[in-house]
Amino acid sequence: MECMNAMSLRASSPAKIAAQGFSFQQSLNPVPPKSAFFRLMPQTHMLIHSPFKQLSLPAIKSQQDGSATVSETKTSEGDALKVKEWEVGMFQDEVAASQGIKIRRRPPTGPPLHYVGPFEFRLQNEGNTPRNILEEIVWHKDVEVSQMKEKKPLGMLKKLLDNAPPVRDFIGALKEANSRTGFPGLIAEVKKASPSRGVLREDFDPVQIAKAYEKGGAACLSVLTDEKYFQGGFGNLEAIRRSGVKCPLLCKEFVIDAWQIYYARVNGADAILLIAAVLPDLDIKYMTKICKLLGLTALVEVHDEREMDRVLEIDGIELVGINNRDLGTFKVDIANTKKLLEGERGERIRQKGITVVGESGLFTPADIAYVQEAGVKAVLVGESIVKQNDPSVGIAQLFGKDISS
Ligand SMILES: O=C(O)c1ccccc1NCC(=O)[C@H](O)[C@H](O)COP(=O)(O)O
Repeated sequence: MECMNAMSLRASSPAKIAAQGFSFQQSLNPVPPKSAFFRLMPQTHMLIHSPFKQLSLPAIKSQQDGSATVSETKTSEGDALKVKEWEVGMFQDEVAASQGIKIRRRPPTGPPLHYVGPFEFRLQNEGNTPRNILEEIVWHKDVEVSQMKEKKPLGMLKKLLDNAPPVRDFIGALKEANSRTGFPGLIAEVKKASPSRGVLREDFDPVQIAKAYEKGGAACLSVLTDEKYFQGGFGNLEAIRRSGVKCPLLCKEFVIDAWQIYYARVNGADAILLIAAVLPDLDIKYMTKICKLLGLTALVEVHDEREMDRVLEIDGIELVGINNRDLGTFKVDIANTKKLLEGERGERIRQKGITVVGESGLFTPADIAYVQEAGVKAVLVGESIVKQNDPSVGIAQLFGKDISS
């Protein structure tokens, strides 16, 4: 059964984007131009005026007799800019922390030096040690994306947009499947491995798995593109897209920079994941706008009430994923979906017309029925079907019946 309705194309042509009230040129340049004195901090999207000015930094010198003296020294302009960037980095972390985001976007500037008389020591487990896997992934992503941007600057990606395949309607495919089968639309995940479960499938052919998912009735696919922690890759996304699979594709990536959205689009994605545990509100707002301009669907993922409440305050969000897996501790509890859809919160979600996806830890028809009863219209499933010899059979087992027709 082909993924139906995926062929209703979303705006990706200039004319259609113009109809949404944006100029196509604007869509390619949603960010202010960079200049020597301005830095656009991708994470905060605030223009940081970094005037070059002399900054005096205290220098601590330990003396022979063990005492320490502080002397004022003049710093170079470069150092002044580094200090300013460091301060901005602090600002980013403060903004994130004020929104309940626990992870830090990049390692602090090294473990603090501690002077005690003539001795100097570094506190263990401070500074540059990630506190959980999500923080480790994001720190790694920060370096990885910087290197990728060097190789393929944004200007180059924008030129490639014209040759990108047309975008397909991700939410439309989920809704069509839901009304056709009476079950939540399935986002089937092409995932070889994960930090919590290790290697899930040794004989991993992403195109074969994608085709089996489509045959089994998946409405959309989620394709892991992170290499280091999930053994995925953008080559998988591109190969699945080129293989003729019709299901709309979610680029399952840890997005920390708007550049990644363009890169996902150029590689054939129809949707992109934005994680509230990683991105402050302003980032989510800005990146959701970029998705709209590129015709992509943004799947905004939450794990707890605070993240859900933050996302409900952001206009323009149409698709929210509730992850039953705590990405910090790996604990999985499908009751999390029910908890976040109850009471006023659930009512508000319905009033806003948001489509909800239940994610992680779904293995049986009872699990599907449970989250469906809680109010989801779609589910995102990886482990329980990717491990099956024939993933299309795995889908029928998961739903308790053949959902492919
Ligand atoms: O799965 C992990 O170990 C993991 C660790 C850190 C960040 C994300 C992680 N998983 C991504 C997902 O949320 C799952 O791949 C997806 O929801 C499917 O879950 P499942 O059906 O339980 O494989």
